[in-house]
Amino acid sequence: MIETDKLTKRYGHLTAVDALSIYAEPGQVLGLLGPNGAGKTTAIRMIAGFFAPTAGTARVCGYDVRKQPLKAKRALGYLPEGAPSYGEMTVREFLVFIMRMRGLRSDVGRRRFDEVVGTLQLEDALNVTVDTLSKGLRRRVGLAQAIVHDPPVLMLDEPTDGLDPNQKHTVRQLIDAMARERTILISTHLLEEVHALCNRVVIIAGGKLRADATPAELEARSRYHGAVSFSAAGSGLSQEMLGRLPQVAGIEVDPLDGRVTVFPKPGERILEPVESLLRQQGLEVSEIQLERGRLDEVFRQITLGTETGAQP
Ligand SMILES: Nc1ncnc2c1ncn2[C@@H]1O[C@H](COP(=O)(O)OP(=O)(O)OP(=O)(O)O)[C@@H](O)[C@H]1O
Repeated sequence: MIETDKLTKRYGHLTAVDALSIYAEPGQVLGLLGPNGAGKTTAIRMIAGFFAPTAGTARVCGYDVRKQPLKAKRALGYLPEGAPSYGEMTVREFLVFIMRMRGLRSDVGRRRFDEVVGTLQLEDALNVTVDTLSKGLRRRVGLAQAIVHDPPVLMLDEPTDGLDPNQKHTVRQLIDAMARERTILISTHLLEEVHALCNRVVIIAGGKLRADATPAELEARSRYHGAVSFSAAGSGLSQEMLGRLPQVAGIEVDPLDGRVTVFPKPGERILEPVESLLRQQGLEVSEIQLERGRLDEVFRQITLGTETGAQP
């Protein structure tokens, strides 16, 4: 598991991470979200033991990362932002070096090496120097070094950054498969990644915790939660009638594609009355959809006006 208690990092007058307390347990993929400069990387580096906190504590599998750094590091696989270091080594040399550093026995090491190289499709890159790899391959090598010792806790900073859609899919499947027995924290800008991977989300902004919830709970905060949207040619008259339904709070029409969104009053369910009115009107409706809510809108609500140092 990962646990932080009032974790804080100050740079002079700037509080980059401000009394952050988060918790993630095995089976969880916790998404760490926040706008640029929110403090995500600083928080992750403190949990990984790379930076000393100004105050507060971080634990990995119960080990305090300052007091028991070796035990904490052994339990952790960490994919930092950007490219792996030791860029002058070949991929093979780099992975063997990492396995030795982490104290893997040679028989276990050989098996893990083959597994990880196969899973991340690195066979053709083994004799290539890390610095000369494409961005996507470098990211996969970074992931390989994070998982090669089969750690119970993984922290991945922007894991699919720089990958093409096929590679993104492969890496997400890999994370999903690893998640069952492990604790995984991923930092991401991509809200689609939250849907694809995370069962819990922490949003930070200005260094502070702003939300800690499941994706569905966050979606329920969106004004689109429970709205019904549809496309239909010549729906002008029906829109007026929909607006008069007692459960309906308002209607919006997308100026670009003409898609109509009908918003419910608080606590009302409107799919059935909207569908039945449209049926009565005999409209050819395509793609009628009950909206779960939009994470991008909730993310904006939560984070706007919360630049570093600002008060909530
Ligand atoms: N070494 C440093 N010295 C001074 N300020 C720093 C240092 N490192 C980070 N900061 C500041 O701390 C704040 C948090 O930065 P951090 O990189 O943790 O944010 P982030 O959420 O990871 O951003 P991004 O999404 O852009 O990577 C920012 O205002 C940043 O400028």
